Order: sequence, then structure tokens, then C-alpha cells
Amino acid sequence: MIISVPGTSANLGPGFDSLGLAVELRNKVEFHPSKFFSVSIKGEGENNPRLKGNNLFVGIFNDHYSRLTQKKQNFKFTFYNQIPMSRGLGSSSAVIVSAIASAHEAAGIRVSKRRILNHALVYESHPDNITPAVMGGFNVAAVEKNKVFSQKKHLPSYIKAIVTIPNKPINTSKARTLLPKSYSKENAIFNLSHTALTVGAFFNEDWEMLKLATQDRFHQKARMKILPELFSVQKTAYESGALMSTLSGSGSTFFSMAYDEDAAMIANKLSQKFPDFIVKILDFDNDGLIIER
Ligand SMILES: Nc1ncnc2c1ncn2[C@@H]1O[C@H](COP(=O)(O)OP(=O)(O)O)[C@@H](O)[C@H]1O
Ligand SMILES: N[C@@H](CCOP(=O)(O)O)C(=O)O
Repeated sequence: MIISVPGTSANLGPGFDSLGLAVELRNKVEFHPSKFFSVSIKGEGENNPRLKGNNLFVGIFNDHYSRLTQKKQNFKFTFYNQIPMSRGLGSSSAVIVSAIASAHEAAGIRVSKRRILNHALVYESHPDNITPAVMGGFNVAAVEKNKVFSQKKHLPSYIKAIVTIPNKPINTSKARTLLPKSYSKENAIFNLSHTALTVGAFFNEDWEMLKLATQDRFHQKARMKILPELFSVQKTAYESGALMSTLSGSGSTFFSMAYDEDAAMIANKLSQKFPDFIVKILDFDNDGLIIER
């Protein structure tokens, strides 16, 4: 059995804790019942000794498996990870979603994607990464009474993501402590109206609107100051023709979007200017969580 979950880019500028989309970087996990517990990791995190034992995936998997079956069973887990950790590309959401889905599969219980998403909310209180991780595509999400309510838009293949991944991580929970405790009415209205415009632009495929629509006054500046090169990443992306360029989640990655025909040129400019950062052109993912039985 293989369970896979895509990476995500959350916020998309003004849509703090509510907007996100899925990109074609996937973490896969394969598992079998076994006499002894074991973890093997290939790709991102393979040299991280902290992940070899009772990591975030294993803890969540065990919680759900024992709740669902009332049994204790060891498993052999093999992880194939493409999503870099603590770079704002939703590695924690992918792990949470895949652990919940894996535990249900291991217990032989078929469950809807919406149910998995609501379980994921217990481990990540904001829905902007877990929703596209489960559903794929562009999503707008809100939480009411511990449930996620969301709307999805399928993303076309003629637009691409260009991710500029710095060599330094930014931990999401730490990055959340950098934010102001309150916002002025003027800034709240600014983000509300720009979020609404961003959602409209995605649903109507009005990509030329995104540069204006994705401006933010809530979180980006405070976080980008941790890694000031990010201001030049955004400037370079826009000067090279990006349709939008925003901090991905809480960073450190910068997410840009472009037409297919412009993506290689923008990525080259970014790689030349920021040789220490990894620049990748990615397709968008419209599938979200995939369970291969
Ligand atoms: N592949 C993985 N396996 C196990 N745990 C992981 C994995 N990827 C991420 N995590 C957990 O998630 C944490 C990173 O979460 P966070 O800072 O929110 O990063 P991101 O922005 O990538 O979601 C890591 O410290 C680790 O605990
Ligand atoms: N809305 C959250 C998104 C965090 O995304 P991540 O990929 O950095 O975990 C926030 O901005 O804190």
C-alpha cells in the first residue's frame, strides 16, 4: 500500500491561514505489518536521526491505529520524501495527512477525504496547508466548530510554480510568534479585500490580476526580515515576469507563479542571482492525497 501527499504553498500573500494550493512535490509512505517496528527514509530527511524513531508521522499513526483497532501492531515504514522540511512547503501537513490516511488504511477502514481533513485539524489548527494537501488544487478554507469548510479550484497545466528554496529553515510555530497581536482596521480591510480579489482571480483564471491582488499587510514583511534576501527574490521574480510572488507559508521558500513559456527564464534569473538557493519549476497538483491499494 502506498499513500502519497503533495507539498503546499499557503497564504498566497494576503490569505493568511485561509488560502493554499498544492504543488507536485510528493511525500510517499509504504508500510507493512512486521514483527519489529522500523523506519527507513529516502530523500528529504534521510540524514536526520530525529526522524528515524518516534517521529511526527509515527506518533499520529499510532494514535489513530490504536483508537481504530484497539490493537498494538508493529509496522515497517518506508518514506520517500520530496518535500523539504521547515521551508514553508507544507512538510508537516503532508506528514499529518499521510499518517491519518495510513492508519485508517492499516485498520482496513475506508474514510472520506473530508473526514481525514477534519482529523488533520487536530494537529494543525490552520486549514490552509492541510486542505490542499488532502484535496489538491487551489483552496480557500475556513474552520467552524472543529471542521474545515473549503472550496477547490482545479489549476491548469499552462501555469507553473517556481519555488526558490533558501538554505535556511524557518520553523512555522516560531514564525507565528513574530506576528503582531492585533491589526489596524485599515490593514484588516486591506487584507480582506485583497484576499477576496485573489480568490476571484484564481476562480476566474484572471492571472494578470494576481500581482496586485496578492499584496499583504499581515505577515510577510515581519517574516521576510529573518532572511532579507527574500525581498530581492520577490523583486527579481517580478522583474522577470512572474504573475505573483509571495512568501510560501511561513517561509523560507518564496513561491512565484508564471505562464509555462516564461517559467524557465524566471527560474534561470533566480538561480543566477541566488546561487545558494535551490530553484525549481513545479507543476501544480490537482489530486491531493492519493491512496494506492
Ligand atoms: N518527512 C517528515 N517526517 C517526519 N516529520 C516531519 C517530516 N517533515 C516534517 N516533519 C515535522 O514537521 C516539522 C516541520 O514543520 P514546519 O516548521 O511547520 O515546516 P513546514 O513549513 O515544512 O510545514 C519538523 O520539525 C518535523 O517535526
Ligand atoms: N498560515 C500558516 C501557514 C504555514 O505554512 P508552512 O508551510 O510554513 O507550515 C502561517 O503562515 O503560519
